[in-house]
Amino acid sequence: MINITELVIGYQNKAVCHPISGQIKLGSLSAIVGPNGVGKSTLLNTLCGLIPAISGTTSLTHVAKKDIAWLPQKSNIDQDFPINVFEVVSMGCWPRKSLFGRLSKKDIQRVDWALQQVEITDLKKTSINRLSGGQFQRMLFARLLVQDAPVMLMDEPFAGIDEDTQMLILKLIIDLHRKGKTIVAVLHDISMVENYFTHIIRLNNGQAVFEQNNNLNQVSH
Ligand SMILES: Nc1ncnc2c1ncn2[C@@H]1O[C@H](COP(=O)(O)OP(=O)(O)OP(=O)(O)O)[C@@H](O)[C@H]1O
Repeated sequence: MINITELVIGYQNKAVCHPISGQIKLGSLSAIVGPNGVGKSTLLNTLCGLIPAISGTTSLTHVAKKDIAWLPQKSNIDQDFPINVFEVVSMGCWPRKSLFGRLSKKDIQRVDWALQQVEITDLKKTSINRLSGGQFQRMLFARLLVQDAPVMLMDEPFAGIDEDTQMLILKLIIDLHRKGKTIVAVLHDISMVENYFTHIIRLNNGQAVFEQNNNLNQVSH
């Protein structure tokens, strides 16, 4: 369980919305939705500890901080960094290894498996500055699969990608949920949220409302 109590999120002591209180159940598939600029990414980044809360708390029951993985927005990443796809995806092994620890045979197999899952095995040695937007997103998703953390926070995993990539990533997200992962994603596609997500955190007019999704389409789920 992630318990959020009177959490004030924002920057330089300036709140972006009213204090937030609610719970994210372990094993749930939750979407954070709301209009542009309302604070969705700020909430996600605060939950994973990337930016400090102004006040209030998030407490984790049965989860350690290291058990949280994060899928960033592509725009937050330096795409000119001289590194290839395999190297980025293998970073998913780092939380389980000591600094400068070499990749084991098992690690390499896991990276290869993840590249297969997102169907970019042929791009393994490609420099990241030569990837299309969709290929880049698939690579970031492969890194998340390698990391295999119990809690996964995703900032707009479907932004700027084509329908095939969307369907592939959605299918992988649903598989991860079925395997018991706790997933929280910032999303804009309301019909996708209503069809597949078990819980919805609505940010609007400076308020956050935590809901169970009663419209969940059980057939497609
Ligand atoms: N680094 C920052 N420093 C100061 N203010 C910021 C920073 N990042 C975002 N903001 C502001 O915080 C508010 C919330 O931004 P946030 O990115 O969380 O919104 P969002 O709901 O994710 O929006 P979108 O749907 O457009 O991605 C906005 O007013 C934004 O301008």
